[in-house]
Amino acid sequence: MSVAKLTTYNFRNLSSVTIDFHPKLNFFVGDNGSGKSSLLEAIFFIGHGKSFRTSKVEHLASYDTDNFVVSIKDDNDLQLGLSKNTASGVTLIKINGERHARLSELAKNIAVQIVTPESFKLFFGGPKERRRFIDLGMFHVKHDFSKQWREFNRVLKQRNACIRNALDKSSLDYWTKIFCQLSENVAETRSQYVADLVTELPFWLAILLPNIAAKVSVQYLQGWPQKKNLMAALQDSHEREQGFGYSIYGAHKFDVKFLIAKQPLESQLSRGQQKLFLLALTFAQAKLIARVNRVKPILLIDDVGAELDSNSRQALSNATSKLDCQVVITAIEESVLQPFFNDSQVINNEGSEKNNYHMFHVKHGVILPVNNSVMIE
Ligand SMILES: Nc1ncnc2c1ncn2[C@@H]1O[C@H](COP(=O)(O)OP(=O)(O)OP(=O)(O)O)[C@@H](O)[C@H]1O
Repeated sequence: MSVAKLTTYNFRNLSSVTIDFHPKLNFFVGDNGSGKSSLLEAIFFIGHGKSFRTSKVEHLASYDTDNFVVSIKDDNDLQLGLSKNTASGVTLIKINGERHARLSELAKNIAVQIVTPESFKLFFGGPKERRRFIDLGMFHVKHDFSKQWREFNRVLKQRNACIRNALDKSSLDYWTKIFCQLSENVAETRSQYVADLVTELPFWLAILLPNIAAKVSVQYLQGWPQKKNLMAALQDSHEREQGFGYSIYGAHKFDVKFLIAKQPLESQLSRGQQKLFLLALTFAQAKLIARVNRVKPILLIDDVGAELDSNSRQALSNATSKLDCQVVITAIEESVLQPFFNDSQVINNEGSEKNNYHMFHVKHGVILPVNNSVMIE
């Protein structure tokens, strides 16, 4: 799918807008504080039911309002809508006008990925960001994963309650046995997914970071000592677990390490290179999602000019043209988009050049199309 129209109402500083999207490339240009990230946040919100900037959903409603709406229509006229009343806490999820109870129903129809200037956290932050990144792909690529993961988390909670409440040994043994089995299943599915990602990655690194592509390696850490059986690891750490009050090993503790010449990536690459690496990783994931999923991913890139020089932006434009998905890019300065403009000129039937993208200016929350090919209602 690709977004054909996006409508927002009372969302952050955005005036109530309906925007017509290009199926491939869309650019939003505006000054600091104009509303570019808010627009990406609205698209992200439909795909994930949450923001990429705040865990407090009430922050998304425009000041002095307590109800906001985001809806999109895709290229097949499928309508996805999400509204939130922050006063009552009620969330309404609608697909083609019909109410649904689960956000995951929306996510089955749309796969949104985002790269922001803060996405560096993936490399130098704790494992939480990397887990989130990998599990986003897992959800879309391994269709039975959500069920497996829900079941795992249910058992994890039970096991943690046994540890916390120092329940009798037989209860803990019971839950530990199921926990180990589910951990091994989840770890197996994840390791297959990470292996697929690692296979796809070199193609994008060759475009975005050709000088380091050959030096990259990726390590998947399953969530307990690599060479140990989980049951044995848990038995050996029983006292430590009692001290912490939760399961210290298991599939929820997995991590992925990115290495350059066997050293941690964050100690080897500049910030610009880290951004390119992250883009390569995101493109690889988008490719995997597009391959198995009925929905094509939508890729959001916030502040494309940050950290990237003109050669890097040219490389990014090359990579984008090879990716079969919809891309939405924001920039503070129009000039940083030049490589994309150059690469997306097409010759129409009359033999003249035409822009194969849509471009918008964002000013004080108002979004206006730049050329006449885009309509705004
Ligand atoms: N709930 C809200 N209601 C109204 N306005 C808000 C709300 N939350 C944030 N804002 C304002 O919305 C404006 C747009 O913010 P946004 O982060 O989208 O800007 P941006 O164009 O991405 O800027 P930058 O280029 O600096 O990243 C900011 O001025 C911010 O103060």
